[in-house]
Formats: sequence, structure tokens, C-alpha cells
Amino acid sequence: MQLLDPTLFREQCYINGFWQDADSGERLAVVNPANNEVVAHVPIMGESETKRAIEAAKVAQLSWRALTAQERSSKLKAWFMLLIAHQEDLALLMTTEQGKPLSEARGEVKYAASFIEWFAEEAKRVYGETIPGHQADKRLMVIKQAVGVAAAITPWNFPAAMITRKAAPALAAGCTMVVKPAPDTPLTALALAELAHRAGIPAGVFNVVTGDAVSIGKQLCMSPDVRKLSFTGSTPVGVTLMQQCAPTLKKMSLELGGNAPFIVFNDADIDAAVEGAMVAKYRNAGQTCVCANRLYIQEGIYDVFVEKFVAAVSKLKVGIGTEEGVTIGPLINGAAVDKVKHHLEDALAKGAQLIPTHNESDLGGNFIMPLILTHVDSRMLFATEETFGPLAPLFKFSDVDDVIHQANDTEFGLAAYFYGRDLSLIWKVAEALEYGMVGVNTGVISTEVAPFGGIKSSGLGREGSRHGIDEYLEMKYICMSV
Ligand SMILES: NC(=O)C1=CN([C@@H]2O[C@H](COP(=O)(O)OP(=O)(O)OC[C@H]3O[C@@H](n4cnc5c(N)ncnc54)[C@H](OP(=O)(O)O)[C@@H]3O)[C@@H](O)[C@H]2O)C=CC1
Ligand SMILES: O=C(O)CCCC(=O)O
Repeated sequence: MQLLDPTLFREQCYINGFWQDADSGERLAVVNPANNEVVAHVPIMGESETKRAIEAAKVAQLSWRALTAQERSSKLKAWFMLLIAHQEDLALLMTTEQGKPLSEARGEVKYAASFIEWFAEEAKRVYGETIPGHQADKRLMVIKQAVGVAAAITPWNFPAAMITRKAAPALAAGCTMVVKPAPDTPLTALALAELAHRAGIPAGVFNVVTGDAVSIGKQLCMSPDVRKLSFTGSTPVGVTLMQQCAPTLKKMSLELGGNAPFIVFNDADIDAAVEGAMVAKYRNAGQTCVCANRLYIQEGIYDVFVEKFVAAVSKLKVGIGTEEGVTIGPLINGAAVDKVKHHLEDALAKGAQLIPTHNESDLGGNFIMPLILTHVDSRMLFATEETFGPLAPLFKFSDVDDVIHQANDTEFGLAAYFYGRDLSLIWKVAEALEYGMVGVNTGVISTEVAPFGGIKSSGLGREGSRHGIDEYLEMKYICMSV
């Protein structure tokens, strides 16, 4: 890995403005999922280092929150500009440790930076309110204040954006933060810390601790000094974290698993629907929580859709993310490959049919070819579980109410998509889908300006948009007698 700026490659954690090793000296190997080669080692930190990071964040918060919003905004803008200036290096680091194609990694760096820019602006718009008094001598107002020290536990599928989507609103609000990135993708997180340092974000305001998830997680959850925890990852881990946070009653944001339905009605623009399905299904090799997991195609257009979809999928190029023209990289690890294969085998055993799209059927390692299945039904695992990989089951349906029922028949409620032209049907379906986000005639819904988040087992809270900063603020009501 040849970076333009080699000092972005960091193998130590960033605590209180200093680069540090684990107290034990132990280190964890970071592996390139494309070839399983070790590309770096990072510290295996645990309880004591996490406590120090929390303490540093607690001390730093006093002066960070005392800055004006404009002053915090300027630091965030400097951080934003550094991400953009180092887009190429950050993308290469990300592709090396995560596997996604370089073009997607560049896109993620921009997406990650967009949250910092957005919340640098929002920092200046933390408005309170005045309320007409309930008695003649009373003047009532509400102010908003930073919650305090915040913690973030982030996944490997978006190594930069899942950090900035949490850190930017936290810092904008006047909170300080301790981040624990996924062990698969710590290098991007550490490079973000290096850029935060260069941006002049003071020591202790943004800290990154790598290592043992269970002991770091416990400290972050159980410390009374941490007043907010934001997590993106699987639902079972989200539940565990919520239980661990209960004794200290923390404010929480949980962005958890999804099982997105993607519905195409008879009157849809089929070419547009195929285009939308390609991105909703195969972005990041199918490893996003908003990826289409179940595609429902109405019977009148089923055959045409399948033909066009297969043609589009056949053009995808699977390979090493740094190679020109590659559109699907490896999955993150062997467990991810096994999960996709398990869903495939389960479906085939229950009568699904696999449509060939590429000559090679198996590239080995962590690579998996895009898979399309027809003759699928609700008994198959992907009907209820997130596959998190490039497998597209194409369900056939006839009735609108029935497809809405099927789409909602899951514990999850993150993202849903549908394509159609009938306006009243569009309203009816958009309102009936039990999801936090709905894409209508589009397969791309993610943007820093809109509230991202789910309902049911997909989590709590919203990230991005003008609402995202509220997750890091408390309201204080002031009642004044005059
Ligand atoms: N909503 C989303 O974007 C994501 C959803 N998922 C879903 O989860 C499935 C499994 O993926 P996986 O990576 O195992 O997801 P996890 O939820 O296990 O991991 C996400 C993050 O949480 C950490 N973590 C795990 N256990 C704890 C704990 N007890 N305390 C604190 N932190 C913890 C992980 O660290 P460590 O790896 O060290 O345990 C990682 O940083 C995927 O197939 C997918 O369905 C996964 C990633 C993102
Ligand atoms: O939770 C995820 O899978 C990452 C969010 C993807 C997005 O912001 O589009």
C-alpha cells in the first residue's frame, strides 16, 4: 500500500492527543480481505486504556463545550477539508482493509466528509425556544446543551462514514468522543484521528481505541461519565449494549440490522427499477444494512425484469478492489462468505433456482459471485434474516396488500424501496411500509441531509440531517420568576 502521505498510516491508538500502544504491548493483525495478507497491526487495548480515554474526553469536554459554536464549526470545517484533500489515501486505506472497490471507497470518503461539513454548519443552529409563561410573573425558556462524553462503536462496512456520522454531530454539539472502530477496519479510523489532530481539534476531544470489543464496550457502557452511546452493527450486539447501558441510563442511538424489501409494481419503469435494484442490492457487495435483501416483482413484469436484471448483473466485475473496473470486492471475511452460502444452500434445498450470471461460479477466498435466485418463498432464510452479501432472491407477487404484508413481515424496519407510477398507490405503499426510510423510484436514499435510522429491531434514533445533532443534546427548561 503506497500512500501519498505515509503518515496517515497509523498503528497506534489516539488518546488525549497522543499516539499510544496497549499497556500490555499486545497487537492485533489487520488483514486485507482480498488476499488475507496482514497489512498492519494495531493495539489490543482494554479496560485501563478505555478508562483513560474516557477521562481525557471528560476533561477536554469542559473547554470544548465552552468554545463558541462558530469556533467548533471552524475546527470541523478544517477536518472536513483535510478529508477531501486526502481522499485518495483514505480510499486506498479503506479498500486495503475493507475490500470495497476504490471508486466506492472514494465515494465513501466524500460521504464521510459530508457529515462533518453538514454538522459544522448545524453547530451554529442549536436553537432553544421561549414559551409563554403559565403565570403572569413567569418567563419560560428552553436551552440545549451537550450531553457530555459520547462513545461510538462502529462497524467495518463503512469504516469512515459510520464514524463521522456520529463524531461530527457530537463534536458540533460540544460533546467529546471515544470511538471503538471494528477490528477489521481500524486503519481508516486512525487516519481520521490523524486528520482531526492536524485540523486542530484539541487533545481529548476525539479519541480512538482499538482492541477487545467486550472489555472496551463494557467500559464505554458502564462508565457513568459516558452520557451517550451510538452503535452501528448487528441487532444482538445492539441489545447487549443497551442492557449494559441500562444501569447508567445513557442516551442511545442504535443503527442495527435491516432486511430491506425492494418492490417493483407492474406499472414501474422497468429499466429504472433494474438500475435502482443494482445499487440497492450490490453496493459494497451487498454488505450494507440498507441493501435490498428481498426483491418482490409483480407478476405482469416478472419475466422482463428478471431478464434485464440478469443482464445487468452479468456485467458486474468481481475482483480485488484496487483493480481497474472492479465493481464487487471480496466480502469482509470467511464468516460473511459462509453466511451467504448458507442462505443459498437453504434456498436451493427448499426449491429455489439459481440463475447463472458469470462463467466462474467460485473465485475462492472471501470472493463470492453475485447470485440471483428465482422460485423463492417465505420459508427461506433470507425472508427473515439479513444476508449481508450479493445474493438477490426474486419473489413473484400479484396482490398489492399481500406484498405490503410480506414486506412488513419481519422484525426489522430500516429501509424499504419500491418502484411504480400510480400516485395514489405510491402514497398508500409509502405510508403502509413499516420502515424508517423508504425509497420511491430510487435505490439510493443515503445523504447527510436526511434522517437515517430505523424502527422495530433496526434500532433507535436518527443520524444525519438537522435531527442528528439532537441525539447529542439535552434540553434544559428554565423557569424564571420576574
Ligand atoms: N447495521 C449495520 O450496518 C451492520 C450490520 N451488521 C450485521 O451483523 C452481522 C454480523 O456482523 P458483525 O461484524 O459480527 O457485527 P457486530 O454487530 O458483531 O459488530 C459490529 C461492531 O460491534 C463490536 N462488538 C461486537 N460485540 C461487542 C460487544 N459485546 N461490546 C462492544 N462492541 C461489540 C464489533 O467488534 P468485534 O468485531 O471486535 O466484536 C464491531 O466493532 C452482519 O452479517 C450483518 O447482518 C454488521 C455490521 C454492520
Ligand atoms: O449501516 C450501514 O450499513 C451503513 C450505512 C450505509 C449508508 O449510510 O447508506
